[in-house]
Formats: sequence, C-alpha cells, structure tokens
Amino acid sequence: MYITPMRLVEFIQEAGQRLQLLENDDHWDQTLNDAIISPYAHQIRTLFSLIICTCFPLNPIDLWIKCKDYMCDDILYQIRNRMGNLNIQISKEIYNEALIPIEDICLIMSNKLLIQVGLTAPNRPMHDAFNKEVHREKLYDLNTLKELIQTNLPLLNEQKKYVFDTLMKVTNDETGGIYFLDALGGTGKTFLISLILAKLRSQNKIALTLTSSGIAATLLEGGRTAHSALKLPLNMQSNKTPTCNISKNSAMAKVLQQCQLIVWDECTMAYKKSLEALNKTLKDLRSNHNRFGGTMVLLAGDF
Ligand SMILES: Nc1ncnc2c1ncn2[C@@H]1O[C@H](COP(=O)(O)OP(=O)(O)OP(=O)(O)O)[C@@H](O)[C@H]1O
Repeated sequence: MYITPMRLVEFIQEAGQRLQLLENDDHWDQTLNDAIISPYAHQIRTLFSLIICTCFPLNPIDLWIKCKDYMCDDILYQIRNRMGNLNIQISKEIYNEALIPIEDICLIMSNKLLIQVGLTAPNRPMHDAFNKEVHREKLYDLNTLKELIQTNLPLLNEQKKYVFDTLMKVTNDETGGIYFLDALGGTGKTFLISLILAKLRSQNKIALTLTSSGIAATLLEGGRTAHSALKLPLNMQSNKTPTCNISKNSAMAKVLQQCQLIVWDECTMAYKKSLEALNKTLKDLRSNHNRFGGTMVLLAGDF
C-alpha cells in the first residue's frame, strides 16, 4: 500500500487530535462565530485573516466555508446598490472579491499568500474584470434609463422606430452581425443610438459605445474612443495586421466577451484596419469564427 505524504499528514493530524495531543479548530470556530454578530464584514475578514496567517488552524478551508457568507455581506450590498438590482445573489465572483482583501491582509501581516496558508488562491484577473470594466459597463442608473426610454421612445418616427425594433430584436436573438446606420448629419442618429443603448442597459445588458473621436465620445453615454477602449496600436498604417492589445484574461476581454452590442459611432472616420483589428480580436476572445466573433455591431455615421 502507498500512502501519499499529504495523506500521511492527515493521518498524523487526525491521530494527534484523537489523542488530544493536537488542538482542533473549535476555538477558532467559536471566535469567528462570536465575530459574525458584528455587522461589519470587513472586521470579520480582518479577524479571519489574522487567524489563518498567524494562528495556523488545522483546516482553514472549513473555517472559510462556515463564515464566507458573512465576510461577503458588504460586497454583496455594494454590488446590489451599484447595479440597482436587489435580486443579485452571492456568487463565486463575490466570494473571490472577499478573498482578495483577505489575501492582501495576510500579505501585510505575514508576507504569505492564501495558498501558503491552506486556502485557495483568489483569482486576480477575475477580480480585475469583475471590478473595473464589467461594472463600469453596468453602472447605469436604471431609473434614469427608464425615464429616458419613456420620454424619448414615443418621439421616434416610423423609420426610426423600425430601426429601433430591428436592432432590439437582433440583439436579443444574440445571432451576431453588422448593421449600418446611415443618415445625414443632424437627423437624429445620436438620439436613436442613445435610446438603443438605454434600452439594452436597462435590461442589465452590456452595450459598448465606441467612437472615432474624443468629441463624439462625449455625445453618447459611456462613450469611449475606440483607440482607448480597444487598445489599438498607434502605428496602424505601418502595421500589416494590427490587433487590439487585449489579453484573454484582462478586464476588457470580459467586457468584449459579454457585450451584446458594440456601437461604433462616426465609424466613417475610423481607419479600416481598426475595424479589422476589432474583428480579429473578437473572433479570438469569443472563440467564434463568425464576423466580429458573433457580436452584434452597429456602425453609425454619415456614409
Ligand atoms: N425624434 C426626435 N425627437 C425630438 N428631437 C430629436 C429627435 N431626433 C433628434 N432630435 C434632436 O435633433 C438634434 C440632432 O439630433 P442628433 O444629434 O441625434 O443627430 P445626428 O444625426 O447624430 O447628428 P450628427 O451626425 O451631426 O452627430 C438633437 O438635438 C436631438 O435631440
């Protein structure tokens, strides 16, 4: 019979506990049980960090499982507030959010990572994605969006209503594709796009707004220049096959993987290769060989 070193350690620990030669984790359990009466989740996280990195409990994972919901309370509350959705429940992303400050405290206290004290390592790329970019794209006030839809939707004429309905339908179908919104300047393209964006965002979907110029970016809610959002290379002309400088684990990659619609306003001003770069990057990030990786793209401008 072969006993792995890990199993041997478990045997020795178990035997030590049965013979009462080793302490078990009851007192840490009790300490944390007393602490969870506190309404402040960050205090429970600090105590938990202190216990796992300086008191060497036998089974830190057990302690984490028993208290993790209490340690995520404030994070869940903030996320519900930010998204205006009280139905959001605790998820593995939220647990990961709590593990990050716990590991930070352990590093300050004992210069140890969670993996070194017997807990699972937090997923830092997931944390980045979860925190920054995805939230930024979902950070819209639902009441303001609903008000805007209620006021502006009845103002659309028949043609614009048709465009609105078509885009809503194809975006909800999630089949992907490209649409061009071509109209003369001042005829209401920005007005219509704002409405499409508001409708999708009010449904808690991600709709990314790219523009070719900084000025155009200020006209649309959440607008960003394509160069900044997509990390396009500056040497576009000399680069034969440019791609967006976005790695699969990055925060922006998560947004591009999840977004339902990408609007590129004033796209007639964009260099052709920047659209090719977006096409290539989306195919790669979404592991989908269809055009723009199967994402719905709306190119708007005065063609
Ligand atoms: N259906 C509508 N009802 C009321 N006002 C509208 C409507 N459509 C557009 N407008 C108003 O007309 C003006 C011009 O519209 P908008 O900026 O959307 O045009 P545009 O096609 O995007 O122009 P440009 O191409 O120059 O950016 C704005 O003040 C907008 O609020």
